[in-house]
Amino acid sequence: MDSTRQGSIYNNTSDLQNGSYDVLCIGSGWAGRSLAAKVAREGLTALVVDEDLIGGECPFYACIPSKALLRSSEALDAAFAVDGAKQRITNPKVDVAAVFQRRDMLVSNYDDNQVLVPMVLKSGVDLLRGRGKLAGEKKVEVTSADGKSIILEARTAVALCTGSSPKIPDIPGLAQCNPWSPRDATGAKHAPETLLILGAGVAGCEMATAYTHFGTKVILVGSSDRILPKVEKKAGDIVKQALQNQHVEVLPETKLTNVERVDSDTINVKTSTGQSFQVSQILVAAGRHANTKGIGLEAVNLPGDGSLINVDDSLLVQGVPGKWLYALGDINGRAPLTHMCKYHGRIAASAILKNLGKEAPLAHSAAIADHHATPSVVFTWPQVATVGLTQDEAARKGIKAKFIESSLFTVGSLIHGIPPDEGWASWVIDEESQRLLGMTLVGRDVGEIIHAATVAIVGGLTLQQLAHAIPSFPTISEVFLNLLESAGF
Ligand SMILES: Cc1cc2nc3c(=O)[nH]c(=O)nc-3n(C[C@H](O)[C@H](O)[C@H](O)COP(=O)(O)OP(=O)(O)OC[C@H]3O[C@@H](n4cnc5c(N)ncnc54)[C@H](O)[C@@H]3O)c2cc1C
Ligand SMILES: NC(=O)c1ccc[n+]([C@@H]2O[C@H](COP(=O)([O-])OP(=O)(O)OC[C@H]3O[C@@H](n4cnc5c(N)ncnc54)[C@H](O)[C@@H]3O)[C@@H](O)[C@H]2O)c1
Repeated sequence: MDSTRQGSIYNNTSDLQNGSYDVLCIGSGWAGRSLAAKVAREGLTALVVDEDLIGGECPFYACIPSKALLRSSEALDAAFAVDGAKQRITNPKVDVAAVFQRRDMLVSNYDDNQVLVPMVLKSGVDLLRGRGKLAGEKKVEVTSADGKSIILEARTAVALCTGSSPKIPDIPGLAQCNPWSPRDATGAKHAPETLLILGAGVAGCEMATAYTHFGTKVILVGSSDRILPKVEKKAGDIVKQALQNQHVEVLPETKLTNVERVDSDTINVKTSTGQSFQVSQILVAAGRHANTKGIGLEAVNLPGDGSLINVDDSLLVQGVPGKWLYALGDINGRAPLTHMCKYHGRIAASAILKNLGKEAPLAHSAAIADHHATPSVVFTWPQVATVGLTQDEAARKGIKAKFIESSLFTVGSLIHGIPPDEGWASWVIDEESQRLLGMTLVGRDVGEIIHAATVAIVGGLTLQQLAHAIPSFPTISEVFLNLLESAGF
């Protein structure tokens, strides 16, 4: 196959002309379609199967709409922070209807034919709409909307890329009250009067930020003693205070004990701390389980019970002989983030090509970054940008590490309109080797500068080497100098 080939889309299994491909992917999220595009570029044939919109969660239901809901208030706030711009703002509140309209535009009005399908076809990959499941070694059964099924054969590999779904905690009355999932929150047509968010992790904190700026009264309930429990404690504390300043009621160490829908706009809620609330809607953002049910895992003697699929560093499914079954993206739980799904696509493509004795574009066909260099940005106000290990994670790995902190304040941050006392930065440094192991940044727009630390960690840079990596003046990146100074350089 030549790499400029245009793919074809089949809406039903009976339209398919060829039942045999080099690589078959179940799921068209970033994991599935990046793997398929990479192998197609190297001359293999690839088919991606999806039962929902082509593109998966990120472009329609997760990253893109959630960031769209956050951006307008953030832009307004940034202008509000700078005199000269501030005086021109006649209304400090966003136009919520216009925010939803912009969201609809950014998700192509939930029509995958506008951007996603053409993008995949352009990469030389074929698409089939339908539900896929494993049907034995290198076999995938697909059932399309017309009810007809077909068994497809993979000559080389099958990739399970079916993503994840929200967990609904077992709380009396919760499931019956028809709560919002993150999809409902990112796709809403209007802002509810009161929104109780269950789960103070990434999705919960981001949606709390978005909706409080739409004028919704938000109550954020988290079971752990801190919000954003996976980031450095201080970063979570700063975001908690910021959310409270933005009128969000934050309830850590709290669980819901009873939920009861009264009518279409009223839900009564009781908490483990004895509080009662009457809210218009509940959003459940309490983590996710892997989409492993009903995808035929029994055919390869694996449980299809919602647990994560165990893979090795080349993303080969463990316990299945023959090096043909891969699992990429959220389904393996290694780093459930869009950029890491894209990375998994590149890694698995390299592993597949290497197994075929072909030259692979990547030097490594092992997802080593999953273990020590995963970046992540929480798009709250302020943002929390992280990469690598936190101090707790370093300790759990038995690494003797030193923790260095500084303020975010630089001339660049001042010019940006960030108050001098806002923001924070930290490094985790390996005491022995002096290498950078982790970085956390808290502040406006810091998501744009964390990549410098990712490069430093992947490159194995030491403090001594970082001292020669000079950030430009006057930029927020000069926070790297603050940290160097705190480290004694
Ligand atoms: C609210 C929210 C916001 C987020 N924001 C960010 C962000 O800002 N940045 C970031 O990096 N990450 C973000 N994430 C995480 C990110 O969305 C996921 O990590 C990513 O989308 C997972 O991609 P995937 O390819 O593994 O699966 P998915 O994108 O979930 O794709 C799986 C696909 O498989 C299909 N499928 C499932 N079963 C079958 C079957 N049997 N047959 C056929 N098709 C099937 C589904 O229809 C779906 O299209 C966010 C998540 C949420 C919930
Ligand atoms: N900006 C981003 O990159 C971004 C944004 C949103 C989501 N995501 C990804 O999507 C995935 C899902 O996000 P999430 O926020 O749902 O998961 P999460 O694991 O980040 O947070 C879930 C939170 O819910 C809490 N929780 C669980 N059960 C609870 C209960 N019964 N009562 C109260 N609290 C409870 C947990 O303690 C945890 O803090 C994550 O992998 C996340 O990385 C990423």
